[in-house]
Amino acid sequence: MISIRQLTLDRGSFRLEGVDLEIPDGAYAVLMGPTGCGKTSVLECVAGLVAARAGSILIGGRDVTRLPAAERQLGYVPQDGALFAGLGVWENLAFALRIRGEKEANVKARITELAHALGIAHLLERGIRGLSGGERQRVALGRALAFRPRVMLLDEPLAALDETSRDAMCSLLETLHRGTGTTFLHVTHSAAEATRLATVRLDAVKLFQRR
Ligand SMILES: Nc1ncnc2c1ncn2[C@@H]1O[C@H](COP(=O)(O)OP(=O)(O)OP(=O)(O)O)[C@@H](O)[C@H]1O
Repeated sequence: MISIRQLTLDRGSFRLEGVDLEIPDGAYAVLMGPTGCGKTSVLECVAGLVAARAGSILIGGRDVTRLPAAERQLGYVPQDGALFAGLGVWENLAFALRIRGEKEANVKARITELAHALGIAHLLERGIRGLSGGERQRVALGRALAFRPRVMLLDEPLAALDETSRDAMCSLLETLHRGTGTTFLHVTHSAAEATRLATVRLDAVKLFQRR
């Protein structure tokens, strides 16, 4: 369960106040709303990249509000994927496992499994530069999934993709959600994505109403 209680945050002159929302374990929640309403800010606050001014964020009953991002144990795919351009595809996928001190044999097995599931096995020896938008998104998803987080945060994961790639990514996200029991929180402006993927629909306009 992701539980956000009376969350207040500031981004420059923009402020959200008293946001409450709950996402049950194993749900695929889609947070939808117009541009600039604060969806990314809330996601970044859950990820630990933006501080909460007030309120709390609980994940699986644990209060993570004041924890640094690295201690929250969440998979996070930012809006632009933010892959490490100086590392290859393999190293991007391995990153979260290596910093956790995972044995190389386990890293290798996990990356092989992930690359197969994500359809990127042929890209493992490539660098990041030159990957297409869809390939980047798959690698970004793999990097976030590598350590098997209980919660995945996705910021507009399909925005940069053409229609065919978007459809393929939607199918992939459905498969990953069904296969892992992970709780997803996916931010988008697209009603079509929400219709296709959401088991829980969250309307940012209602949830973030200024008081
Ligand atoms: N680092 C920042 N400094 C100042 N203002 C910011 C910062 N980050 C975000 N904002 C402002 O906060 C508001 C909410 O931005 P946010 O990115 O959370 O919205 P969003 O709903 O995710 O938008 P989009 O759908 O376009 O990504 C916007 O007015 C934005 O300009």
